Amino acid sequence: GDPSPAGSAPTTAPLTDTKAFWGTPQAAGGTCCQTLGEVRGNIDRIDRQIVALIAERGSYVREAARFKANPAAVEDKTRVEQIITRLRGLAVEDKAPPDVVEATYRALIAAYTEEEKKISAAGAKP
Ligand SMILES: C=C(O[C@@H]1C=C(C(=O)O)C=C[C@H]1O)C(=O)O
Repeated sequence: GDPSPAGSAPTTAPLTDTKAFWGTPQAAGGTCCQTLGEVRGNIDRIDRQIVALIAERGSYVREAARFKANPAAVEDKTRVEQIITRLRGLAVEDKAPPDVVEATYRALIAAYTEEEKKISAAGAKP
């Protein structure tokens, strides 16, 4: 019968199995990738690592709360600017876009700092 009736999956190859339209592999030292599926598998692998690292970083931010006298002492703008300056330099070294790294970290740090303030409020009892 009709291999692709209306409302069913197409019989054309999924996007993930298609070959590149142009160019040669540029990732992993020129060894990847041959398919969009391979590209996405690697992105998913890296994202898993990033989430684990965000979680681990958070564990230390929460730890920092124990060294602050009260919630008002949690935010340290000087330290934040030091972090951003260092990370922009690392981004240049690694050929990552510095503005993306900065925006990502400003969002992360803002959220972490709010969490740390809550932990400080709960933990710093007289
Ligand atoms: C973790 C700390 O507390 C806050 C959170 C920071 C962060 O997420 O890196 C940096 C400075 C502070 O605003 C710290 O003081 O080191």
